[in-house]
Amino acid sequence: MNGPLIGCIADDFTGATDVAGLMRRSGMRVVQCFGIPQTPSLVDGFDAVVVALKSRSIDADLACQQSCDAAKWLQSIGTQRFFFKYCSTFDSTPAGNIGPVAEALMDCLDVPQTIFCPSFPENGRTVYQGHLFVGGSLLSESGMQHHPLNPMTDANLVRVLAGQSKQPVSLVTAPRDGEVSDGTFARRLADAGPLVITDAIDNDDLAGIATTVADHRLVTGGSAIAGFIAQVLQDRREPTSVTADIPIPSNGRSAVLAGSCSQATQAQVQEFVRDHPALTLDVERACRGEDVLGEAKRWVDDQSGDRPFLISSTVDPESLARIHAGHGRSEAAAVVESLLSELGFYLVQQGIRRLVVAGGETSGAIVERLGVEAIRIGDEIAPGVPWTESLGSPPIALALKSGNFGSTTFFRTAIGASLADPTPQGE
Ligand SMILES: Nc1ncnc2c1ncn2[C@@H]1O[C@H](COP(=O)(O)OP(=O)(O)O)[C@@H](O)[C@H]1O
Ligand SMILES: O=C(O)[C@@H](O)C(=O)COP(=O)(O)O
Repeated sequence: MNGPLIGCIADDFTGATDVAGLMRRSGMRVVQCFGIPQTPSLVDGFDAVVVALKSRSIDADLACQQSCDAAKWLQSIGTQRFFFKYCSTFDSTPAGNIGPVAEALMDCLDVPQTIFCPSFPENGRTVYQGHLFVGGSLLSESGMQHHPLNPMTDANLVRVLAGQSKQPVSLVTAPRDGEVSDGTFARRLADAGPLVITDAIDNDDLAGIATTVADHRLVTGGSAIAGFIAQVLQDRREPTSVTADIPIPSNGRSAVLAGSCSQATQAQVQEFVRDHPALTLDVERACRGEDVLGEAKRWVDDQSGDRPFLISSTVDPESLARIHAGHGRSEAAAVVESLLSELGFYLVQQGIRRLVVAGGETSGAIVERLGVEAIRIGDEIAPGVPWTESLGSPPIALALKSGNFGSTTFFRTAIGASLADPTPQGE
């Protein structure tokens, strides 16, 4: 059977789009499915298949089960190489799910060893002597120590992974000059234990590691190493089998839905609303049962012409803390996800065909409400955030952005708007 060159299992939806986008850089045709697709023929003809799960913060046993089911489905379509994608900030807790899922996949794919390579230098994530840095800071001092679901209070990945795994964890430093070509790096890896954290501080390190592990049956990490593995696999193919560009339609009205409260998304919202119509959802009123959805729909109806607009629930940390104290963290999140997903559905009903979504959970809620089964991957807007298009009718262009990704002008860049486009608000 001619299966895909590589099959990925990703632990969240925007993380999946991130790895899909990085592999797409190599020229591979990449498809992303939300869970195991009901219509398997959707993935026919693609070089890389990404199964997006929402398994990052669920019970570890369930995450293992879902990941192994995805691996078995990928095997059933002829996949030989597998990649387990998790966050480049190694988002996990002592209960998992990175260690347990990796070990479950090793069991189910009969693999004795795998590497763990979260490094994503382009987005400031590097690993040195087993310690994960975000920008210039240790992971544990980067803000990630305050993450609501998986606070990362230790930057030592050997210790973090050991705390959530059954088998021993070792560290392999990045390949030095000549160590890839003369096989020394491969021998260093082979001599390491079953679970190996690999240092990588730049793309040269990642390229060397990818050359060595491209034919390993199971590799785990962030999106960057998967991108380099894809490049190794593409470089081996006949030029004619390397795919041409897959354009994502640029026509159709655009809207931005932001449900992330990350620092990056807050800055992106503030930047975009300077000269675009924008609605901030009143989450406290929505939590009290008031008809914020109906009001938002009427606001959408009032927007004129083809002008892009933004709807967000994004608030600063103080307001978020107040909402959590008053209404409960998960209860408020559920209200917001329901509001934004219903609005996403309404926007598509109203003819909007290009949606930019900020936030992993938010993207999950919207994609599920739209009933999207799979998307094909186009060019990146920013590292780790490609334009995609839903496979189904009508095709919808979707940009699903991890909360922390993208520069301040991300929304503007995504929809192709210039700074003064078209008329500053209030004029
Ligand atoms: N104003 C708000 N009050 C309470 N919860 C909110 C608010 N805005 C967003 N949320 C919730 O915060 C979570 C943000 O997570 P997510 O969408 O994954 O973003 P990120 O990628 O930044 O983690 C979602 O569950 C969302 O519903
Ligand atoms: O690897 C990464 O950093 C991202 O792909 C990712 O997984 C980010 O997570 P969310 O911001 O929670 O979507």
